[in-house]
Amino acid sequence: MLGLPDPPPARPEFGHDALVVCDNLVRIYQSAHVEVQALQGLDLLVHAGEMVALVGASGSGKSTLLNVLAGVDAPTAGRARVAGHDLVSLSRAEQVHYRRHVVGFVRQQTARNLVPYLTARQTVDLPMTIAGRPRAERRSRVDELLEVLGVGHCAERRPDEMSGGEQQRVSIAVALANGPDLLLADEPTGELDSETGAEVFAALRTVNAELGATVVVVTHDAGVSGQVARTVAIRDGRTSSEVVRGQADEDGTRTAEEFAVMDRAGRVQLPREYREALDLTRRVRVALAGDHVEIRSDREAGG
Ligand SMILES: Nc1ncnc2c1ncn2[C@@H]1O[C@H](COP(=O)(O)OP(=O)(O)OP(=O)(O)O)[C@@H](O)[C@H]1O
Repeated sequence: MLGLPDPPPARPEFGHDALVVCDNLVRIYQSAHVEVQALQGLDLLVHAGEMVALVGASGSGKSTLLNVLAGVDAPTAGRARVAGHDLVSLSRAEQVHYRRHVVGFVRQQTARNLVPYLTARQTVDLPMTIAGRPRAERRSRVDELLEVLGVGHCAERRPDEMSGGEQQRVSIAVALANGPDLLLADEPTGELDSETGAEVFAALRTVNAELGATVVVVTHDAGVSGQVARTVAIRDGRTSSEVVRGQADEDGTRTAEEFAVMDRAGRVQLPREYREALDLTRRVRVALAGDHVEIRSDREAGG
């Protein structure tokens, strides 16, 4: 009989050292006649300083997850924590503080990120004024952010005097104004052509690398998601797989390895092509084989 390895020592709490912890997160939308399970027990950890791209088919739950992390929507069940803030039990007052100081949010529609009659400088200044920060500090922060994002030349322009890409880069500056722990971006390049979208995505990578901002960005664009160190795929309201990329070589190529995500109950989603290749259906044989686990069809010899 095959001996089992020794059990590991007692483990610390799930995600104890992570900035973002989603643990078995559930969000059910309920209306008079229908119930939609937008998040169905989603687990996700993001560490401080990381940049993570979220990808997935339309309706897989990406925006729902971002809205929960942004503190604008509350989960139905499970645990969500960002920088020590428990998002399941935020009071009204805590919610205001959380949205003002802990997270920054960039939306797809540039018009929802900016104010039509304010210049870039005034818009980036606004969240800091509301937070009561001194004038001199605000001024140097505005200059620094617009400079890092390559839109210093837009400081005195209103949105209709900027290109779509410039507007989104100013939107990133607005979201970062109060130095949030986490920057969230929901398809920030969705309304832009691919070249301008790549520039905006590069700006997100810059704020991650140069300002140390932790970034979670939803994108449909496989080209841009391939530029980040970690891409998490969401399927049917759960994280299903992750691609982790190494540092770029001198010629710009990066190694990439794809992992299936295992939840805390040990459930793993097998890729559809594997299931189809071996005609794996409802039941499979699972065996511990030294340093790996085998999964076989239940129709093999001996079955
Ligand atoms: N307010 C709502 N009321 C009812 N159902 C909703 C609501 N918001 C989202 N849903 C449903 O929840 C599921 C997940 O939606 P969500 O917007 O999170 O997906 P998504 O992955 O962001 O999609 P897309 O890429 O199209 O933006 C979908 O089935 C959607 O129809």
